Amino acid sequence: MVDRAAVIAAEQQAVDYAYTCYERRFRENREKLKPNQTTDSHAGTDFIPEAAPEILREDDLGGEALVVARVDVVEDGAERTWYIGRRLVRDPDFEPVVINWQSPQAKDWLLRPPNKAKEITLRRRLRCDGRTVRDYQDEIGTEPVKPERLRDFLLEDLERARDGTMRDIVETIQREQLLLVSDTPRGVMIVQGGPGTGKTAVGLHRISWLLYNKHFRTQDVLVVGPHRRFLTYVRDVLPRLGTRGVVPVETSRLWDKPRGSDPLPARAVKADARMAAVLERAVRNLGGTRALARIARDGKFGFDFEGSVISLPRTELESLLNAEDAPGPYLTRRRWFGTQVVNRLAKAAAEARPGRPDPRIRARIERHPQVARLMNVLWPNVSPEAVLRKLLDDPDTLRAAADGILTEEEQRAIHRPQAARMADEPWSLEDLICLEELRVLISGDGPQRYRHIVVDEAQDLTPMQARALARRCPSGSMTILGDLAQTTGVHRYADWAELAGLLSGEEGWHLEELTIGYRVPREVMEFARPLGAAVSPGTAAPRSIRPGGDGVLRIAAADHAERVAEAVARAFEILGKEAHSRRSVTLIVPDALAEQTRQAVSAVGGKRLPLVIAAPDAKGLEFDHVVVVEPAMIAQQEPSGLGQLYVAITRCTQSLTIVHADPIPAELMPSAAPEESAAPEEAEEDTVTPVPVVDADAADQAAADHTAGFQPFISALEQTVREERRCHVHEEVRFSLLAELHRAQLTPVSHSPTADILCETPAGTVLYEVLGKGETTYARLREAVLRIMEVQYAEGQPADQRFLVLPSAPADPWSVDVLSEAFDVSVIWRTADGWEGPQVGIALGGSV
Ligand SMILES: Nc1ncnc2c1ncn2[C@@H]1O[C@H](COP(=O)(O)OP(=O)(O)OP(=O)(O)O)[C@@H](O)[C@H]1O
Repeated sequence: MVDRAAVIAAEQQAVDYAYTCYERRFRENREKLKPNQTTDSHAGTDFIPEAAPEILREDDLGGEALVVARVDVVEDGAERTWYIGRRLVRDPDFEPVVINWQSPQAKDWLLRPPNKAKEITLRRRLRCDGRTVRDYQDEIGTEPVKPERLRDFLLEDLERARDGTMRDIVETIQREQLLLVSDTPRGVMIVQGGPGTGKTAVGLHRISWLLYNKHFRTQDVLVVGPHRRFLTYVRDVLPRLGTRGVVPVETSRLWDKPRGSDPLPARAVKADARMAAVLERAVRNLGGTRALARIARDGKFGFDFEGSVISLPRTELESLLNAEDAPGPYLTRRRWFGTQVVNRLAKAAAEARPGRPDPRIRARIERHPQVARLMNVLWPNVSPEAVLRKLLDDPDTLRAAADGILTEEEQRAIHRPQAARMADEPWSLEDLICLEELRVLISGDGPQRYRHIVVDEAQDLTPMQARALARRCPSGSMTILGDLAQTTGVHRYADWAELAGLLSGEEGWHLEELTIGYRVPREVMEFARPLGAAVSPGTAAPRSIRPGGDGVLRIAAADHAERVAEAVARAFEILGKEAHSRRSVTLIVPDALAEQTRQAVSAVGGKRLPLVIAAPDAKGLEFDHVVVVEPAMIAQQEPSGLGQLYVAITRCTQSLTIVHADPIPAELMPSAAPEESAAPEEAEEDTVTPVPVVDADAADQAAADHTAGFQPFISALEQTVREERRCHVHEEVRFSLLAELHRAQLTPVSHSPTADILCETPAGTVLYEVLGKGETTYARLREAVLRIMEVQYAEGQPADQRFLVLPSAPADPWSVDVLSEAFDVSVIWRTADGWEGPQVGIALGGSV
């Protein structure tokens, strides 16, 4: 029988020694820095060991324990003891006393499953209050505890009151979390996890991990999140992990301060990735061949130059304008075009006046007002602001850029008469993101670049924001944290592939999942599950490890006049029961009831008041007890009420109370809702039938087994599809067809990462594979047929009809019949007036 007290006493000695060394280093460094070196940071860092900035702060552990684990390892035949903690600590001989949790060695030891850890003779988790060892658990050792008991440390940790103070999770970090924290930074890692699965915590520890292991320098990493909790978390907790200098940014702050805001329909359109195609075409529509008639009336452009007429044939100008291969952004191509025009005119001028060459003739032609006019008409010098202003203001300009990409209704939604002066334009956040996109198209000036980006609550990024982030990180190295079921933004992603397609670069992306819930009690999570599924059908809710108990979930009905008073009374009642704890109580309310609830809380008054939070502001927050008022009203809030409601009911660590007068939304209580049609007369408590707990483990495992083998194939396919979608002609054809299908009152799906378009039509499910510029030969079509077969395989079921969609008529006309007979794949192509092809009627939504 192990004498636990003796073990704790021995560990206490080791921990004391670690603190002695830790503090000695502070003392010594302080001495070394005296008297004037403290002011010279360079002199200081020359001789100070790593983590130099922390030497001047003795309290930077913020009261957290220095030592969290012990590992005994057999090295070269001898057993050696190591301690793992929040800092690297050395003894006076520079031998390590504590190694850092971020070090690869510590990671290896901490992650090793007991059956694969031959050289590890002991792995012991220490439970310390600061410098006092309180308890320990052996994961590997002579008397290993059962895994369930190892949870005790974690549960004890989770039981701490949520009083707003944020902590790291170094002591209790779980294997599935540490694996993600320490994953390679190549490509985009998407971490999907339900409420309270530790995504934010993982993101924070990952930043620390990446910087400690010198994958990046602090200034290479951009950390963005939409809410203050994450920003505060990063700012407050990272330094306690020894990671300094990371300045997180609120997502919207990546752009200037907006001067206005758009109504929701306009926001939705401007935030959509199709807007990028509209902007691209708007820039291409500037000047160009359509303006030629104005400048070259009689088949040529000419003017009197110093006594002789010089000219350029219209056909030549036309071919220069159409030289699509001229590289670079709009203004670079403008310069190229200008140079070509001036060269040709200079040659014409020289030919008109034979004799000695005149070296300055080019410069004089360049400055000639007629040349300036030509440039302004054919290739005007524009600013992003001018382009966007005209696009939004002028329906004709917008139509020319958006036809086939945005519906007429969508075009109307973003129409906005221009302000009297450019300086008065009420640029919204969405406009500012469009302006960034235009700036890149026009001048090539992009925003500051980073080598790694971390995004929290990424499900709320709009597609245009995602494009903007990808622009900031050309290497495509990102950590993306989010939960599709908690979407509250204007754009809802059907799956992560859609967002990943916008973010990722050459290194691709991979999806990881956190499946264990650490915040929300089991009963509450089960209650929330159907709502999460309604918001994002493909997303699994986490399995909560937090045991609930009596009173964890209460649903109280009240009449309309009383609902706020009832909710406030319940919040105070809970506060009363928690009078001797630091546990927090918060009312989460619909926007329309926020003021009334605040007043009701103030009217009751007292030393401790419950917090009142409007549902849209609850994202990312966590409280002990939560009272949610009138879920039906929250569910109806724009832009994504059900997402807001799911967030609201998954904030608590101890209990959830729901107070309602309107029926509870059917998505939340699928079976109970119909009975709740009438608001009861007086407050009464409903009984809640618990939802059966599904065996999430088995289901997750089966799904994982199924997809594991496919992953490389799917990734390669997605990569090819992404590349194809970079071709403007491809996208123009794709969006034209989409518009056609919408016109036929169908609902095509365009966001699949593998299928260009899928559409349910009267002829059944139709799969369209779009081809790009010049892809009309038989050889190319044959390859595309193979792609169609692969896409069908990836989508999991064959389509009823398959179409290749070409930008123009096939180069080998016989190929159409061959493909139809040999492979059962039809071909349609775009013409000047619409579409053609033997089965065009079916392709555009007709029946067989
Ligand atoms: N391994 C762990 N040990 C102790 N606490 C943990 C652990 N993992 C997560 N937690 C705690 O669980 C709570 C939820 O974590 P976090 O806020 O990171 O989750 P989330 O997935 O970002 O949630 P949401 O999506 O709802 O914002 C936090 O209090 C966090 O400290």
